[in-house]
Amino acid sequence: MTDRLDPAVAAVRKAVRTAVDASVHSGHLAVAVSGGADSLALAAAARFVTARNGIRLHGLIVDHGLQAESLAVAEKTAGLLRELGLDEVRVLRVDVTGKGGVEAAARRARYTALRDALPAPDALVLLGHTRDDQAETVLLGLGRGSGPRSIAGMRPLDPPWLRPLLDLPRVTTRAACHALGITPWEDPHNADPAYTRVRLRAEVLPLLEDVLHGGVSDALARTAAQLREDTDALDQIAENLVPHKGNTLDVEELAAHPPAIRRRVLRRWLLAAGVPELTDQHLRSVDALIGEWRGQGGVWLPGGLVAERAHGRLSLTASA
Ligand SMILES: Nc1ncnc2c1ncn2[C@@H]1O[C@H](COP(=O)(O)OP(=O)(O)OP(=O)(O)O)[C@@H](O)[C@H]1O
Repeated sequence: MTDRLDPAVAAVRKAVRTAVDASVHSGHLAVAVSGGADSLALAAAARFVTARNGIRLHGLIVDHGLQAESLAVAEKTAGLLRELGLDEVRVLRVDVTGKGGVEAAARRARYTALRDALPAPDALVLLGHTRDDQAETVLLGLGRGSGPRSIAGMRPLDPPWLRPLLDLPRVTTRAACHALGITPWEDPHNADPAYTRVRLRAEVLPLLEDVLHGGVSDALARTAAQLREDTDALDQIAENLVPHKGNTLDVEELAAHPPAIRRRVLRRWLLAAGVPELTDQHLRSVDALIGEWRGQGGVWLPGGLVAERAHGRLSLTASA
């Protein structure tokens, strides 16, 4: 493997080194590897960086068991990681069950398995999301009318997750693998037009690039970063207004804030009280107790709680 002068390898290493230097304070680091180009380039760069500062690098591969060849892909990927010299490599077998589509269930199972496999309580897990993934997430969110939380995209650091490649395009990880002599696995899903994301990638983004004369992924990633700054600021303001757990809310005080703040306060208040799976509809109904008050009754919430307004205060009680 001759990689010293390759610019793609250098770019991936630089991104990983910057992220590791800024955020890794543990002697252990994990890297989640699907076998695709992004996470293999990430793992190779992480090995290079951690070898220099004595951090133990753990490779984690999730086998969702959804395709006949999934175990073989996982074992082959494990072999590649061992060749790269990772300190420990584990294949995590998960059962994909539960609500929603298979994709969503697989994602839930994957993140749970990765969290459970953390090599130390303060260890982080590197993920190989690139700038293109970020751009696709933002564009999908815009097209679906999602809220700012979705359009703000993925965070570079969201413990235990660390995403060093969010500023790099996918072509760089492919080029890095090529330069290192690593053959990535091509997920057949990535070519299946039945998936919205695949069509967005293959049809929509190239057209947008053409119409806008390039730079679209970079621009969408910038939009996400700006929105993150704004939403973080609003979140911080709301955070300071949330009463301690179990306390009621003063309606007049809340009504003085714009909806963007008010709903954030309500969301935090309800989540802290243990309301599971809070939907936007629930939040709007509780908010209506403030903004559209006409003496309506309580709002029934998941988890057996009811939000009620009485004597100028909002309270939560267990439903009978
Ligand atoms: N089977 C897997 N085993 C281990 N890590 C994985 C696996 N699949 C994905 N990952 C990690 O997640 C990163 C993103 O992968 P991918 O883009 O396929 O995820 P996704 O399906 O878009 O879901 P999400 O964006 O929510 O992670 C990969 O670069 C890799 O780090």
